[in-house]
Amino acid sequence: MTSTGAEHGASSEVGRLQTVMLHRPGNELKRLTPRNNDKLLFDGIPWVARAQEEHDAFAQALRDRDVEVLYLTELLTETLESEVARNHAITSALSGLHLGDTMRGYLARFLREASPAELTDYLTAGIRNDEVRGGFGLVTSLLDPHDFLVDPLPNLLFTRDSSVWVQDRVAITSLSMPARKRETQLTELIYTEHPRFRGTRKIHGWHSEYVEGGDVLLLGDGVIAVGVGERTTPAGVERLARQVFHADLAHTVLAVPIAQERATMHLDTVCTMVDVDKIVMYPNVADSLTAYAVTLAEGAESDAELTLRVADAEPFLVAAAKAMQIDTLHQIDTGLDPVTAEREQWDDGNNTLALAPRVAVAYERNDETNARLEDAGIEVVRIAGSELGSGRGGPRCMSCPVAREPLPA
Ligand SMILES: NC(=O)NCCC[C@H](N)C(=O)O
Repeated sequence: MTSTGAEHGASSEVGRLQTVMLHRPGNELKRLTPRNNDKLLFDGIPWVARAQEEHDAFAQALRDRDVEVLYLTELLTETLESEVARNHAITSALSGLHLGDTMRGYLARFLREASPAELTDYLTAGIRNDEVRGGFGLVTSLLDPHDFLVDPLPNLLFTRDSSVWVQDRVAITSLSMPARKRETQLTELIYTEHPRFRGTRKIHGWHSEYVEGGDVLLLGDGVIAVGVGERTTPAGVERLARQVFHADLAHTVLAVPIAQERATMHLDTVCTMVDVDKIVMYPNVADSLTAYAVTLAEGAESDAELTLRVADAEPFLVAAAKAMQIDTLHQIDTGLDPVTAEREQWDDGNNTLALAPRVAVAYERNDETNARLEDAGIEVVRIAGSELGSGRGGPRCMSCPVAREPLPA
């Protein structure tokens, strides 16, 4: 089942969703405790069985709409059948650890003996000191039995952030928070070594300046908005712009400053596209959101040598409509009072996943936002998210579109 990757890709946020990559919550969530949840970027301790039920219902809602659901861990286990991929995965997982030679040597052997499925579990749920038998040395003795030797990755749930398809290429992102950095070792491995994706051309990379997928919105063919705030840096958006221009994947990148706060960690926490010319937006930022349009002034042999043109900041909706060459990008005004708006934004009311133009998945709990979306003619596919939401991410955050139908020209 080797492919060139040509059947994968996305050029908008709203073209009919054909294939999506999700991560069903697993053992990595069982690692969260009140002592580590802040560092691991969760706001609470989820009830894992219920989170799995909620996630299964989310996946089923997508399948009911003919969306092919791929699971990250299944892809990873299939990838790890290959000796090359296994060696690569083990080397990269161990390279960032400061555990000394005795423990590193022991862990290398321990991981090499694991089956592909076990290795997937170790790489995603992590390994605690008391879970390894052997390797007894100074490090084993002095670390707390419950310390992690390999950290768990509970935020794998948010597959949106660790890779983004732009046309027929996949951008391996560069995650800024220490708790998430290792995620892109796994997505890079899948897109490089899994037979389904072999041959897919890549851009960006985990070694590049910080760009997180939740900040990247494909507003329309050739127009990409990128939030710049707590996660994606100004240098990150510049690097991505250079790469998409060099590869001819876009003509305009809109750099959109957002507040550097947890509540607005990514652009998709304040706005998401629900139709070709409609965006749902957190009302408390709607009037102040701006964008700097970045275009190509002059080409060059390498992306680093391109000359970029940066326009003055304009209101986001104005800059977006200009770049998209439409009269108006309509903001769906949820019309909520600031307190209700703030509550529903926190619970990812604006973080919708479009399945097609005017059809979007949203958390059921955000009654008011969902009612306003329906008033605006959007079909809302409601899902439960009481447990899933404890990681502060909604349906868009929990999904990486791998293939969307192009929109009619
Ligand atoms: N695109 C998104 O907004 N993703 C949500 C990521 C939540 C995760 N707990 C994080 O803090 O990175």
